[in-house]
Amino acid sequence: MSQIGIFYGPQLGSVEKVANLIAERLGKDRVELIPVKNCEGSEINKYDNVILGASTIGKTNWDSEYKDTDWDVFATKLKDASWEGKKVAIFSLGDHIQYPEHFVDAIGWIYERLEELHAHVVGFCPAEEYVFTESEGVREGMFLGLPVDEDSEPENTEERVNNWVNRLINEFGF
Ligand SMILES: Cc1cc2nc3c(=O)[nH]c(=O)nc-3n(C[C@H](O)[C@H](O)[C@H](O)COP(=O)(O)O)c2cc1C
Repeated sequence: MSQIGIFYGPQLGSVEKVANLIAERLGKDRVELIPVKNCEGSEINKYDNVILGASTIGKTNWDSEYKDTDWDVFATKLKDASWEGKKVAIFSLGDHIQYPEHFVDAIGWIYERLEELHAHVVGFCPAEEYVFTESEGVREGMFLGLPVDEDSEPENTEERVNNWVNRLINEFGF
C-alpha cells in the first residue's frame, strides 16, 4: 500500500503538472496519483496521508446540485472517507495577476470542508511569500495549503514545491 494518495483535478493542465512534481519530490515509491474525476470518497481510506489538489476556477459552487468541474463532484464525496488518524495537505493552482482578489480561493473551500470533517490539515504556507489582494485560503497570515501560480509566475513553482514537500515530509512524519 502506498502511504500517500495525491487526489487531484482537473487532468491535463497545470494541476496535473504540479501533482506530478509533488509526487516526484516525495518519491514515487511512496505516492499514488489519483484523478478525482469519477473517484469515490472511500478511495481516500487506502492512504495514511492524503494530498488534495485543485485549480481555482471562478465562482464554482461545490454545494449545489450543479455539477461543473471534477472537484464540484468530488468535494461532495469527501464526507464518505474516514479522516481519523490521517494527515491531509492541500494545494491549489491560481493566478495572482488575473484574480488578485480571489487568489487560490479553492484552498479555503477545501479547508472548510475538511474542518467540518475534523480532518488534520497540515502544509500551511506564509502568505507574505505571495503577492495578492485577498484570498479565502488565508487565515492568520498563513495559506492553509500550497498556492502555485503557473500562469503568472511559473519560475517560482519548483522552489515552492520543493520547500513545501520538505515541510510535508516532516509533518507527515517520515
Ligand atoms: C474561468 C477561469 C476562472 C479562474 N478563476 C480564478 C480565481 O478565481 N482565482 C485564481 O487564483 N485563479 C483563477 N483562475 C486561474 C486558474 O486557477 C489557473 O489558470 C490554473 O492554473 C488552472 O489549472 P489547470 O491548468 O489545471 O486547469 C481562473 C481561470 C479560469 C480559466
